Amino acid sequence: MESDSDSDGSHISATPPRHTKPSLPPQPPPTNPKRQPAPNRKPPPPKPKPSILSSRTSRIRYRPSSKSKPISKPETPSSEPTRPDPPPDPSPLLLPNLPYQICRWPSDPSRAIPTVDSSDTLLAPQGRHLFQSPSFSKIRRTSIDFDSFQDDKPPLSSSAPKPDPTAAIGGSDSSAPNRVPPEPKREAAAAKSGVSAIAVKKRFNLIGGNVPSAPVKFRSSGAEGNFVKLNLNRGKRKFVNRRGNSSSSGRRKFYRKGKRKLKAVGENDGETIGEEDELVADAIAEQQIRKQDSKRPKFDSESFEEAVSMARNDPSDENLLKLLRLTYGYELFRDGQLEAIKMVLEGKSTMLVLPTGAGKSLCYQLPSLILPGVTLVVSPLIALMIDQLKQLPHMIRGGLICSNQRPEEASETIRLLQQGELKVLFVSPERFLNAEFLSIFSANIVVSLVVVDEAHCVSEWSHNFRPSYMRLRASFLRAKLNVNCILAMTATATATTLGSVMSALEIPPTNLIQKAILRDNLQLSVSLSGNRQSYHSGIPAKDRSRVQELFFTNKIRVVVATVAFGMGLDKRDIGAVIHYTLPESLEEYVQEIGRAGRDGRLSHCHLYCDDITYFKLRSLMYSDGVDEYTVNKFLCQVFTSDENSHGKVCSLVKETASRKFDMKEEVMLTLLTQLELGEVQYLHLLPELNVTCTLNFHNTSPALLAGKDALVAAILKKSETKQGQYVFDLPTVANSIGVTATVLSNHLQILKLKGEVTYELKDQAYCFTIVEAPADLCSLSAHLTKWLSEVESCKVRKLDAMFNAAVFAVNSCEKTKGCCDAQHTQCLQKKIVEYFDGDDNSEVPNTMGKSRSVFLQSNSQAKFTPRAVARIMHGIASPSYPSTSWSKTHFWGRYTSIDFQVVMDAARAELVNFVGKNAV
Ligand SMILES: Nc1ncnc2c1ncn2[C@@H]1O[C@H](COP(=O)(O)OP(=O)(O)OP(=O)(O)O)[C@@H](O)[C@H]1O
Repeated sequence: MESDSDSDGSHISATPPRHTKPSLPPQPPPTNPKRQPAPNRKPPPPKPKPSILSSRTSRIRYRPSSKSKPISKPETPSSEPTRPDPPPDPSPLLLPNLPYQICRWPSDPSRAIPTVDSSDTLLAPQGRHLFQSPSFSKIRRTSIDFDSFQDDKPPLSSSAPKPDPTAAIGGSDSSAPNRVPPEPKREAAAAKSGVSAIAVKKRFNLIGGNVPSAPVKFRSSGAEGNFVKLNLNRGKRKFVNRRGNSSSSGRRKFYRKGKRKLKAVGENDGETIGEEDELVADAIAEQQIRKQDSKRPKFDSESFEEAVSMARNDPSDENLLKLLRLTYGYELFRDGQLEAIKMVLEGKSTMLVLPTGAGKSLCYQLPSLILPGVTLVVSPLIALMIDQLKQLPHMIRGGLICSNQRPEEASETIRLLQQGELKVLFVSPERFLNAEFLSIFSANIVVSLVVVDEAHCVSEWSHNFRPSYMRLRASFLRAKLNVNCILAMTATATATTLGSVMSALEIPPTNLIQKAILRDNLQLSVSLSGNRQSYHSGIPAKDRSRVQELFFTNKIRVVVATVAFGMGLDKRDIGAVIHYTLPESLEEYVQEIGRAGRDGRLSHCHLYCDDITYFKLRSLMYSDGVDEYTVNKFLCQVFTSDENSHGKVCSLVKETASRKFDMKEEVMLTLLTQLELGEVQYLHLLPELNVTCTLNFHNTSPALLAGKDALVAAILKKSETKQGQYVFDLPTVANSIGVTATVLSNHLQILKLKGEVTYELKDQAYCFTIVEAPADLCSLSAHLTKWLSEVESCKVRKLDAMFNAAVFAVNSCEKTKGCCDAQHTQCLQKKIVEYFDGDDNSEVPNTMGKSRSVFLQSNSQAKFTPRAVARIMHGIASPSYPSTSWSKTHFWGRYTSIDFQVVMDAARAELVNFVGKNAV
């Protein structure tokens, strides 16, 4: 049996016992009888928990610089009286100021984890941990007064914390173990099986590890829940059945057959199935497995159905609680959950702001059982969707539709949807571009609820704005899906962000449920970076899954990872998050430390902060910036294309346009989305396409085939011939004969199947039709540039606020009220609460150099704009000035500590001067 004892703790130092915060309510006895100490035996000491070291080093290359000035002297390491002596280790890697040490990876190479890729690196094996129930007593923020709520910028003020309406049913501060004890056998078996999950996200607690997991009660009788089985170690992977043992061969065969089939389809098409494709395929395979499982008796379905129907007829606290217990095995709702569920059941659009790990997902899952039709969940990442799908209790049948799916997989999901078999459907926001996808909902399918997960992405003032989320407006959702109720969920939104999200989704101020920003079991500390562990990249992607599996099954204790690893991670027993570098905003900091202590135990969150990283990050904040002149050129191309007459498809090849306008692809997409969804609808975006087609004829001669086939005739007319191949632009040909690009590519596919042609498509392009050409391109350019520059400044202010909070803790905190040494829980909590309640548009002081004595040297060889010069001086690559060539010059990154705007102004002056001299 694989167990935690497999890990060899001799190579690592022991983490001291994790102290439960004294302020927490007394912890109940352990829920798992196996873990209870025998009456006359000494209880075993608490076991260490794993940690994450979060780093941004894959995104930022450090350039050793002598210019770096320390902010202040490093703090002396704090000592914890209760810390036990670590076992002897010859080579500890010291992290100053931490109450524990992290030691080197074992010297025995057989124990070493295979190399890890640039985004996720890891160290060290792992011991066991104890499970304790979560504490969700929180650091409250004051609520927003929306009395004078305006459409785009709500005036903000603070008011007293809200009373907790769920207290009666046990929602508030539910630190008690509000769940039915898991079956000890299954739990042990789950630990044994150790199947774990995917690269990015979360809720791995359902599959493996010795952490008790969600649907406990019913899974004993045969259900597997909706979790995805991931092919982590390819053919060698164990499959876990409902008892947590390796699966019977029948099920495994079924699963593998499914995978092989999917792969074969991919290979036939000459495509390579990437990592995410496989994950989607896994999710689909799992859906098929679940379908088989659903025929077996699983649990007392009669009582369950009865509970659903009672809750449907009378959604009282009592009936909902009963349904919670039957569905999840949890004893009580957590703070905010019942309130949100009741709002949704009443059909009220709701904004739900709960801290990380507070259980937001349950607030749509439970209603989905009660509401008719389907609940549509919009999620920003495929990995998150897959994770959420697998987290669903088995009695809630879910599906997902995303771009990586094979058409037949998507068709199967749509079939289930149309037959009313799916209760929850996960989709990405990009799906809403697709008219075919939207058409599914026009007939017979009732969408009762749309859930906007990570809803802060809707707002351009958030730390994580996604242009595709802009489409998620109440008016759009109402029109396309005929849905009235929207549940928006986030853990990290400032008052300004909340205002704009609620405005876009038309959620009235009274429907805001906002409980806390932070859990109070996170102990926050900060220090200046000393000598840190080096960190190497270049680890193959295929080993990432392995790393995660080992982490989730507690075979390793520490993962050094970029933010990609931590995002949405739901491993309950993570004991520490160490920020190796500065997060880009307090929202990100809160999100990332939210991975720790999800079991309610005291957890440590340490932040290393240094000014070099700050300068580098600050420079990067300007990498999306554009000038009015460039926006104008871009708009000219969009609106003066040959195809811009009504209804014709226009395209913009991403790579070419990006280089031409020196504009990132995301920025072009943001502009196009704004042109569609801004005050005036100028265009209508279509799904992206590969637009350049290279065609070879095989059986019949081109001329002969053209005689029989009008589409071929049109292709020949619009093609260039290059070495016997016909090269044409797909939208141009489609427009010339008045068909859609999809019709044309389907036709080519048919000719291919008949053996008449083979073809290749390349050049991914944004596609759109023009709705209305702007009367005044110049003022539109000015308007869009101003908007983009405000968004950029907002991001910079967020970074400044993050840095200032850290620097305040290190330099200015008076170390009263609980702060001492590097521990700054109190002052950081205060700063965070103030920040989230504040206005994102207010000025944040910064320490950037404002010196005007920036030395610039004109170069007659290249055509520069002031922004291009400033980017080079700040070491920021752009499509036209890539780092491969420009980082070799001594200008590269030379003025990172001088404010970007100052460098840009100096560049402008110098360029004007240069042009003047040349003119003379
Ligand atoms: N009422 C409850 N009692 C006990 N556990 C719960 C309850 N509700 C949710 N949980 C558990 O809490 C964990 C976190 O839930 P979930 O992933 O929904 O959090 P979240 O709020 O979405 O967090 P994040 O914002 O970090 O993604 C899950 O493992 C879930 O099973």
